[in-house]
Amino acid sequence: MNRIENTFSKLTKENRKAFVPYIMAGDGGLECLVDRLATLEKFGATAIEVGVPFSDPVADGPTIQAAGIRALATGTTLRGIIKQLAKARELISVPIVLMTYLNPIYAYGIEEFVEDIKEAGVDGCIIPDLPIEEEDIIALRLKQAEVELIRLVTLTTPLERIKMISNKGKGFLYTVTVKGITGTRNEYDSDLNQFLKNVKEVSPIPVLAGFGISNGNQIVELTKFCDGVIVGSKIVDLFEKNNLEEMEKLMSVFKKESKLV
Ligand SMILES: O=P(O)(O)OC[C@@H](O)[C@@H](O)c1c[nH]c2ccccc12
Repeated sequence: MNRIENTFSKLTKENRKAFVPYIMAGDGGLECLVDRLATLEKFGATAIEVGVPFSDPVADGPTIQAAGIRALATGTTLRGIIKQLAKARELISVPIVLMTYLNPIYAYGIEEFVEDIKEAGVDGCIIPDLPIEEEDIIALRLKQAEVELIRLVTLTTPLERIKMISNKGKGFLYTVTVKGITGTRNEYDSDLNQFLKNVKEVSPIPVLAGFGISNGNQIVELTKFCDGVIVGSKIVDLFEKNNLEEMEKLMSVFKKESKLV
């Protein structure tokens, strides 16, 4: 069983929700990646999404774009990231999900990429610009390597298609909660809760909500209708400000003694 499947089946049994932080690899210099991953594990991350900086990040808002530019400016490469992840794997046990656009994988070589991330102990991969209809170019290889392809659905994906997509994988389903790009926001579509409920009904795998989530109240509200959250821009911002105290508080949202932030 893959580490992601394992982690989520345990979570479901214990009736707990997932908190998956996103981090931009190479922001602050690639040498601090291992340390930051260890911090996120210590703060209770269920799994960690590690972003690969890319020059044309079509799904990203200003915070993550800026983090990507900073990371590229320090000379971060996909090869360098994978080396650091191999080091991290010796220290941390939470699942690692690599998030990259397709282009850097192409440039690396698909076969070699899958081999190397497997070897480094990466457990899953998110490729946001890879549509299901095209996924065969990499999906089978990932499957053979037991690296889960984490697929995305959005508010505009028809339910039939969500059913089909969620039946393909064994990891979790990434449900995009906005019609737009990454970045914190204060309000959601009024039909979001119902949408999450519908997705939960058809999906055989855990349903995680991501995009625009930045505070405890939002997280408590949303997880009434799904199995957990993914928080990107807010975590990136708190690392940049080196505000680990607030990060720890935010990530304690599911602990009984937590005070919402
Ligand atoms: O930053 P936000 O709004 O909290 O959204 C999560 C997100 O950052 C992370 O999952 C992510 C970053 N870049 C992406 C591109 C596509 C899909 C997902 C992502």
